[in-house]
Amino acid sequence: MDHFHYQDGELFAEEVPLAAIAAEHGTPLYVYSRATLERHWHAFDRALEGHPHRICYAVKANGNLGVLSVLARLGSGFDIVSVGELERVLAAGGDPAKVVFSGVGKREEEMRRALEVGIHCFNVESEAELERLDRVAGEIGTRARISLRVNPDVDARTHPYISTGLKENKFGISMERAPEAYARAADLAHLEVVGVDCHIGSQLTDVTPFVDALERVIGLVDRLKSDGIRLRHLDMGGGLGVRYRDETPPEPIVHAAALRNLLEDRAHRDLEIILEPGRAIVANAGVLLTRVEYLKHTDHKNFAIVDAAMNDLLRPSLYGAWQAILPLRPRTDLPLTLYDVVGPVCETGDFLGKERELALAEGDLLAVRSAGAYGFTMSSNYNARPRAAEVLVDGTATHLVRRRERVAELFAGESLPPA
Ligand SMILES: Cc1ncc(COP(=O)(O)O)c(C=O)c1O
Ligand SMILES: N[C@@H](CCCC[NH3+])C(=O)O
Repeated sequence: MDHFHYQDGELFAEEVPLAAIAAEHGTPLYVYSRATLERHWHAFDRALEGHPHRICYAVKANGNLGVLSVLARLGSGFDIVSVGELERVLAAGGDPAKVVFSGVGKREEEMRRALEVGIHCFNVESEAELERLDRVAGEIGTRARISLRVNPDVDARTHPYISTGLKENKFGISMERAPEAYARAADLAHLEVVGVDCHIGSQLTDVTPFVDALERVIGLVDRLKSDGIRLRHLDMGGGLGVRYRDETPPEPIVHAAALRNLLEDRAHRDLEIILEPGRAIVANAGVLLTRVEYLKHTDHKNFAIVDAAMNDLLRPSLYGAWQAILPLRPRTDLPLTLYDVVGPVCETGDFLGKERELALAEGDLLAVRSAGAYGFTMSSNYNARPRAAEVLVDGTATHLVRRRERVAELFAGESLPPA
């Protein structure tokens, strides 16, 4: 069941008409469905039932405290890439013992905080990071659990900006250097080697690259075992794609089955599987609501100028991403017309969708679908635009989980230089 659906000529989120939410909270506005979030999280958890596993939701996809708290209450773990994300997880009631810390550029103070709260594991991305983490852990008299992020050099066949598992990408340690890096890690007094990690890219619509990567990672696990280094977990990262338009990504159950298939022999069945899904949990659990400010007809084009822009939702501008744009109340009194749906930002690249067939009048409300992932988290204050509010729908209830930013907050930390 899709929790965003039309009923009596209106688009609903669960049991609430989206137009009512827009009327109460204004636009642009992000709206999330709790039921969808929970369904998607359970789909991953159930897909790995019977094999030791942990779902560590990737906070970067959507770090709203309301969203994180829904997942924390399900018992989710979290994949973070900064101390800011760690503080969000803690503020939302997440368990630090279920946190994994990824990212190529961890600062010392970020390591320190993560060690203090006792995170589960650092996904270390370079030899230099190993040395630094060992030193920082030593300074505070503890040991850091680590896995090495390896770069299996497989083509994820996704947008080049979000492909991470190729030799030329900045992520991870090459397969060739990994055994040596593990040997070094095992020698360092303040590190405890517990796993291996790999994340090959995002919005993957086929299981083959995951399987290719896992085969290589298992080869490494076996090699390390013969070197006397036994791993407890294998983290395959995130990356499972979603349907934005006509993609047919595998369901979590199919993705998990392909991975389990390679891990259910005697040598590997005790190896805990960690997954770090972001997009597949939140993308289709959210929409961005926007209002039509003006309709502008030129000799070449029709523009629907709306109150959301690239600063609110960057994906169309940055990746040329296509996301569905739906009217909250489809009209039959006006002809369908091809519109470029654009925002007020002063950039030609500021669009939410191009050549969309819509019947529109000024003041109409639209929903950009699949906006729950990499929507708000990639938003900015460009053009001094305050960030949108966020609402979580739960059945018939709506909760404002972040109020709209106030204009004065945009320059609150600034000061005038002396005359
Ligand atoms: C290390 C890591 N884990 C997890 C994710 C989440 O990816 P996705 O949202 O595609 O599931 C990402 C982003 O691609 C990532 O870089
Ligand atoms: N920001 C990207 C995904 C990046 C994945 C981060 N590792 C998107 O919107 O599709």
